[in-house]
Amino acid sequence: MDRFEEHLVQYQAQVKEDLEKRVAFIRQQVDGPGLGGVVVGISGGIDSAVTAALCVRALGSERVIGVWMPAYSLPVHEEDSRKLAEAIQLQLVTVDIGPAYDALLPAIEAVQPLDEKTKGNTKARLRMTTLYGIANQKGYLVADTCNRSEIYVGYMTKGGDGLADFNPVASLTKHEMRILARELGVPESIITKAPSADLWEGQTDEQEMGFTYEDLDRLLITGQTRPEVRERIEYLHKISEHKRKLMPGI
Ligand SMILES: Nc1ncnc2c1ncn2[C@@H]1O[C@H](COP(=O)(O)OP(=O)(O)OC[C@H]2O[C@@H]([n+]3cccc(C(=O)O)c3)[C@H](O)[C@@H]2O)[C@@H](O)[C@H]1O
Ligand SMILES: Nc1ncnc2c1ncn2[C@@H]1O[C@H](COP(=O)(O)OP(=O)(O)OP(=O)(O)O)[C@@H](O)[C@H]1O
Repeated sequence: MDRFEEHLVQYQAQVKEDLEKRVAFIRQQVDGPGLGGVVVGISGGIDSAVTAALCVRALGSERVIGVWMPAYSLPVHEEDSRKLAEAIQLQLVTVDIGPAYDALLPAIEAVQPLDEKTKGNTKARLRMTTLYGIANQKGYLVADTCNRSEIYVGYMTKGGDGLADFNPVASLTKHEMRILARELGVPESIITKAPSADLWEGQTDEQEMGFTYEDLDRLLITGQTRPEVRERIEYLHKISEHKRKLMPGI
């Protein structure tokens, strides 16, 4: 067993303790004047599943709203979102952002045509607007679902899934997320499907990033990875610094 594998075995051994630490953190975040609960965008993927499951453990089903936004998503993700809701007793509501996106896109494109990535980012920012619409009105917080691996390379949409009020999974790599997901009873179909932001058809995280989550997580956990991908990972880390900081101001 190498150092990376040993680390994962160790994490597995202490996963129950880690889960309780994250539950306590969520309770602390929501323990403020005028705050009632949490809103989470549910995509059918593992990151939002783990985040929602932790929030339900911390606050109970009554105080957590999962929001499924079907526009341009695949049926498999809808099915997984429903399976998740049943497995973890999550209140799941649906908001169709399709008509809003369809109206907004031509208005923006009258100024400048958008490529597929920018269109995907625009959908992600409409999802953020939706989650804040619900949270604002109820005195709830929006939970961030970005894991440590994604945050390191800036693999999130600025002002979209990269914008929220607190993050209960920020220190977990993708590999640790899978271990915690099993502990939380997240359905296996969600844990094993290829990670994708689904910003366009056929997109997978690993194909777009140009390296695998194993390459990235090995670097984060052991400081070592395949030499041919290290440079790209560090390049993406450097150019995404602005996403991990508050905006500069004077
Ligand atoms: N140096 C700098 N200082 C300050 N701001 C800077 C900047 N460089 C760009 N910016 C700003 O940031 C913008 C670019 O950032 P952004 O809009 O995020 O766009 P960008 O980083 O180009 O794209 C987002 C990436 O995240 C991926 N993603 C999105 C959503 C979910 C997931 C997931 O798997 O969970 C992944 C997506 O596939 C794509 O690769 C620029 O338009 C500019 O406004
Ligand atoms: N169709 C959707 N409905 C609701 N929320 C969504 C939807 N798509 C994305 N989101 C929100 O944006 C976040 C990032 O999306 P993305 O699909 O990249 O990640 P994920 O599904 O959680 O995990 P993975 O990276 O493993 O696919 C999600 O965690 C979720 O909170």
